[in-house]
Amino acid sequence: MRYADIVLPVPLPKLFTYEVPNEYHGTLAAGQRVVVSFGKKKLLSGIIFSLHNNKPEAYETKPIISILDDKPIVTLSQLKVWEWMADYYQCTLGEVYKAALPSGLKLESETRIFYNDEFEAETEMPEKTQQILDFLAAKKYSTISEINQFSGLKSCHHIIKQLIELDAVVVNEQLKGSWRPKTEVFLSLHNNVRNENSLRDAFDSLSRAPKQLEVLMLFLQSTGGVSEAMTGKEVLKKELASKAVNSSTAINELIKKEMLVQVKRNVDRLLTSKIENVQKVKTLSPEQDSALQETLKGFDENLPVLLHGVTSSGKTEIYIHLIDQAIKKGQQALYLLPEIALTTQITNRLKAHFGEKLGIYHSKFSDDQRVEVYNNLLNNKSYRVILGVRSSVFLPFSNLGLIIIDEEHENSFKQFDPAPRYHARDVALVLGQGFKSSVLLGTATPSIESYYNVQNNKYRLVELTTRFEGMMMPEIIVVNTREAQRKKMMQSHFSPQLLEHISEALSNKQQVILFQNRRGFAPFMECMSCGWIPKCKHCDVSLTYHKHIHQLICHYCGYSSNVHATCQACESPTLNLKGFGTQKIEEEIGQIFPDASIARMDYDTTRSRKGYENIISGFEQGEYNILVGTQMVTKGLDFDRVSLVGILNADQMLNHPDFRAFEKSFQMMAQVSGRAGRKHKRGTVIIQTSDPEHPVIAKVRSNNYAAFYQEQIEEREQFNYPPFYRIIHLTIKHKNQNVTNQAANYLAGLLRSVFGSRILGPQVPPVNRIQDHHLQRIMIKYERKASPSQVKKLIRDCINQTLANERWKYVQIVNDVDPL
Ligand SMILES: Nc1ncnc2c1ncn2[C@@H]1O[C@H](COP(=O)(O)OP(=O)(O)OP(=O)(O)O)[C@@H](O)[C@H]1O
Ligand SMILES: [Zn+2]
Repeated sequence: MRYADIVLPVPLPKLFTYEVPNEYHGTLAAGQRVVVSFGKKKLLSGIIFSLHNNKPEAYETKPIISILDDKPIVTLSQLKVWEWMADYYQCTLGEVYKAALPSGLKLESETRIFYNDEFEAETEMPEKTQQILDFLAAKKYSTISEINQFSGLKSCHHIIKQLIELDAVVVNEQLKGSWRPKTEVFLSLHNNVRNENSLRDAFDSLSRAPKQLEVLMLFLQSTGGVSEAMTGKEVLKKELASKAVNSSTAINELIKKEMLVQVKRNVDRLLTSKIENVQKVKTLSPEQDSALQETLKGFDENLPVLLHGVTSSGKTEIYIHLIDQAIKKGQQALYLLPEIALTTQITNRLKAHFGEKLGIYHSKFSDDQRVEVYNNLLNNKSYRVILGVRSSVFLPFSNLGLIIIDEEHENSFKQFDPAPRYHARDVALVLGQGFKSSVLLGTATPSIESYYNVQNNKYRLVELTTRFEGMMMPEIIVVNTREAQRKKMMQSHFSPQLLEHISEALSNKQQVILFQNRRGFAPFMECMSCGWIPKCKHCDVSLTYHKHIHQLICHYCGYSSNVHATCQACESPTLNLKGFGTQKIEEEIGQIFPDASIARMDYDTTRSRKGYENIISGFEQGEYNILVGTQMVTKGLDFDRVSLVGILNADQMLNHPDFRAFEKSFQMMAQVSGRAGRKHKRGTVIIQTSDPEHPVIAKVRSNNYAAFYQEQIEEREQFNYPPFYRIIHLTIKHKNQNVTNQAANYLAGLLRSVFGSRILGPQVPPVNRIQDHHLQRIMIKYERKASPSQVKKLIRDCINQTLANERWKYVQIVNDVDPL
């Protein structure tokens, strides 16, 4: 008997084994999708992980019900990465599978299947298929499990899969995209009439059908003439139809009479904007060129390279050269970015050089666009370079020669929720090992971890110390807000120096970026009489005031509440807004500079892909004078006319209670400063702080990364933090606070008996209740030289022992490896 271990989309620690029915012996392979029954009557689609002859001892196996693919849709190298991730990040393969594939490829029983109104069947369908389609047409959409019920089939997966391929139905969020239709119908001359005699006969036979004759003539015209038509040249059906009124019937008659044939064809909708004039890559400056050569040397030594280049030194141009070389060698390249906000500009820069070879992959694209990119790579079609955010490490590469991790220091490479809580930079390094790819990490502000790897000869360092064309780094002015406040010189949140520089920039027709790392209008409201602060009902956080909707919103769970006129505690009418967010800055700066046009870029204004594009291209084209934004405006963006950057409140970042706070603050300030004065003229940066002597600010000012690193690394060593130690967070969650606390104490006790003082906590995390669950956190800090897999196994044992306890059966324990 043959058996298959199947990855299922359920959080089970182990893979389940199923029997391979006889008829499939020898035809199955790892990576194919199958349908199996699970539990009492659930049907699931899963991925074959491996095939073997070992009958499991603990349970009776069931057979695989059906097979969805005739060839694998997940490659062996992908499965290897999945396995590594599940092990390293302590999650299940099922969780990795869920994260790795776009919905259109998963078909889970709760997956919603939508009827496609535009669908026209070309051939008759089998009865069952037609029944299901009619059912969907009537209901508009349904889930796989409902369709199973309706059809009386044990599993409808294979029919749904066919219907998806026919484009008769679409899955889930696919409807979100506005890119339909994705198939087009083409007409060509039928083989029967592809010679002069039979074509003449055809014309004769149409003498009493003038409309059809007219359409056939129009068709021949559209192909460019009879001889072109004879070669089988195609015309778009809808284009032909548009050339004469009421022509559809005539067209269909011509098809029936076997004078025309129609084919339906997928048009790759990501390619619709064809780039005709692909530009040659830019010539590198001597300094850039030597950085490129150094990089290649590092690749030759099989080491990842850390490209540490100051902002606007032209790192992106070096990446483009490397991608160009990889493509010329017939390899694929992956260009990873931490955030969608960045993809807009980089997309344009890459498209100019790589045209149709560029594929883009991120969550602001609809699911079917993602499926298209996935399939394009799987079938080794046009894409040679993929630009994407963290989930693009899951794509089915076959010949990945180059990986670029841009802004490698960025936190947003790490996924927080749900599992797998992976860091895309680290996964990319593993991916690169599998393919023996060259890996380049690029940034103006390396993470402490990566720079430490350089010091330890794990990475090779390449430096670019000057800006392109010798532009000077911006002048940094530190403004003491405490003093300005004391002298009553602050105008709301702006110091006189900042306002002066803004007004100068505006009158010079230059642009300004104002950075405030908080969205919304005001972070919270407070009663001036009793100190009461409105908080979220479900989370232990204060609500943020959003002005446009005049509502208080929880940034953790989205809960919103009306704004009350009086305090809910003491009933005094003395509720006041405290603090400030991007929305408030936008409003206030608009009042001070009424003639300036202002854009705001934060989570709230960038819900859609167009949201980003409009703001960024509007700012690029000078529609706006001032851009107010959160960390989204800090990195990677390349604008020509920004002469001034204002950091409104550096203290907020510096005072964050976290061992990485200084690192993050340095990076954020250096990055946002880097947006100033990139072309033409030296820029200015104004940092507002109540602590101008702060050592981190001093290092941002002198642009002294090395000194900053030195200080940080010593501290990390002294206090046993990464990179010297590794950290794992366990978060214990339950609706009942006592249960949470007891389980956390018990687990911490178990862990202490194994790890001793390496265990810290349990402690309530900074936000101790989220969505009605009470939280406790245990931190495990262990030496870098200890074996991570051994440590994780011991932790798992302790967790299992805790959860085995009847009282804590419903406690959730979330494992976060290398938390940020
Ligand atoms: N060799 C070159 N030829 C022409 N233009 C260049 C060249 N190198 C850089 N530039 C231009 O200089 C600007 C800054 O370069 P780029 O955006 O690549 O810098 P970067 O190092 O990636 O910056 P950041 O770290 O801020 O993202 C861009 O507009 C870029 O097109
Ligand atoms: Zn909440």
